[in-house]
Amino acid sequence: MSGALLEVRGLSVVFDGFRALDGVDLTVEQGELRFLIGPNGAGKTTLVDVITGLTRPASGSVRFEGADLVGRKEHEIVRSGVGRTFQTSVVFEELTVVENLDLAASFRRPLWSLARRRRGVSEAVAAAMETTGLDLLADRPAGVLSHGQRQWLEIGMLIAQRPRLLLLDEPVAGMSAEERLRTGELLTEIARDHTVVVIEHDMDFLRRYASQVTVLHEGKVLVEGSVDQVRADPRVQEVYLGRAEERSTGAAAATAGEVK
Ligand SMILES: Nc1ncnc2c1ncn2[C@@H]1O[C@H](COP(=O)(O)OP(=O)(O)OP(=O)(O)O)[C@@H](O)[C@H]1O
Repeated sequence: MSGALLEVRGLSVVFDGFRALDGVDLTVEQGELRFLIGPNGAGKTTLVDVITGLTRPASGSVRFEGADLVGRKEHEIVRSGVGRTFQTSVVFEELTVVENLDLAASFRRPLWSLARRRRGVSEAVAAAMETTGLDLLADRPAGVLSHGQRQWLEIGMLIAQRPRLLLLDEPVAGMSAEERLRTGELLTEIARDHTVVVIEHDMDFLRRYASQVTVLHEGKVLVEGSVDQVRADPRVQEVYLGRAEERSTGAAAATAGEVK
């Protein structure tokens, strides 16, 4: 299928007079794996917050499958097929992996069916376990999972809700090299039958797994394009290197000419 799944137009968000987003346009096509990058404070999380109904924009529209999401409640947006992860964990530590997934999947089920003890796991939960590779850990309490496994569980909990658009906020933050590799593979796999937007800072990760990248800076879209186009763009280099130079006078400046 082709066509725009998400269309953000002229989006502005103002916090106490400060413009966190300033006229952002973003189009994500059906089936895309889009990376959203930008320095700290660029407005990435704010954009996701507006799409998911957590923050009200001062102006602009967010169309998902043609319908405007602005003004809708968070749970209505989830039900309409938009799922997100947060930078902070939302798993229940005492519940097992499969129970967490089941709970996440249950939001579409009527209340009475939640009280009834069901045999086996639903198709959505089984599929989420298989995709994330968590089947072997199904009966472990979430509290004993490693950082990486916990992130995969959160992604699995999203998939179990069968969203058509997934918004992932820094999924590889704090992960080991091996966990990053596995997460990259997982995102690629998920993107085969979902539309995925990933906020990510890690350039190495982007080089490996990103195709289309949108760069935000000071609340505006600075550049959009392939990873190579974005990395080669002098405006992007300036934004990232400018920051690097502020932090370090020596080593970072020596990398001039390339976005790391
Ligand atoms: N609730 C809020 N009230 C006031 N200012 C806010 C609020 N949320 C975000 N901001 C400000 O808006 C700007 C954009 O923040 P946002 O978290 O969207 O940036 P980001 O690109 O996600 O950054 P990071 O990479 O650090 O997570 C920042 O200057 C931030 O301080």
